[in-house]
Amino acid sequence: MAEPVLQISNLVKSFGALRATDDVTIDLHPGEIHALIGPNGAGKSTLIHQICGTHAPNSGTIRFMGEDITHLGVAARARKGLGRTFQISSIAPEFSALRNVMLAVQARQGSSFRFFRPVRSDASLTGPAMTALERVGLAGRASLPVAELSHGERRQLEIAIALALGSRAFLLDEPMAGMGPEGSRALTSFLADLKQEAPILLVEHDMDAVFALADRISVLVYGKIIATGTVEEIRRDPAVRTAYLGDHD
Ligand SMILES: Nc1ncnc2c1ncn2[C@@H]1O[C@H](COP(=O)(O)OP(=O)(O)OP(=O)(O)O)[C@@H](O)[C@H]1O
Repeated sequence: MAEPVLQISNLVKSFGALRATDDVTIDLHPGEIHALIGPNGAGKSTLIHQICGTHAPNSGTIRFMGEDITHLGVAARARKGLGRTFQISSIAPEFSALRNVMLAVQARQGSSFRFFRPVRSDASLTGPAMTALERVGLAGRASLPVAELSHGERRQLEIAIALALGSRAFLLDEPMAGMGPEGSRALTSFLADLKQEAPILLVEHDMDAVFALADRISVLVYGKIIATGTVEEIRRDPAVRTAYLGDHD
């Protein structure tokens, strides 16, 4: 099998007496969607925070594209192509969707030497930005201020920004949250396509989406991974059914 893009080994994160991440080992291979599921408070967000660099683990390692990134900051990880999407706050709401993606293209190109050029008029930015917007189905909304986009459209915009930044892996934290059935269906089909570009670690409560999309699933309970396997293996796993899935099929 190909080398994992992301390899998390024996990660531990405690908050006082609580081990929110308890010796977690999990990896992400090229071309796959690996879903991380578990009950509320299981530690999914805490794990994502450590992968993107907003929380420092107490012990364990995180390797990305073969490099130990355990002690790198958020910006350094993002520059390497490890980006958490759906941080809505990172979008500038007064700017258009297009301009937000152009800023991401500019960041990827390394902005220092073009610092004084107006972003709005630069075709080397608008072209790739429009391509990213087309890929997520937002080209028709490109000129609208982000404040006028729906919740679902903002999530599509986040993916466009991640594409424009050249992400080598996507960390998606509940992308379906707040979406209607139609939006969820559209996003499901888009993510199935997106994983070919870069693998996806997906935290998601919508089990229909998880079962439709995941190549592998890991189940987190009280900070520990209790099982990792294919959709069928996870559905059949007695420990998973007891701890979490009993009422989902
Ligand atoms: N900054 C913090 N300080 C103290 N405890 C925390 C902190 N962040 C999370 N926790 C605790 O760590 C545990 C794991 O929380 P986390 O938010 O990672 O779970 P989750 O699986 O993402 O939950 P949900 O599905 O509800 O989003 C919980 O018991 C939570 O209360």
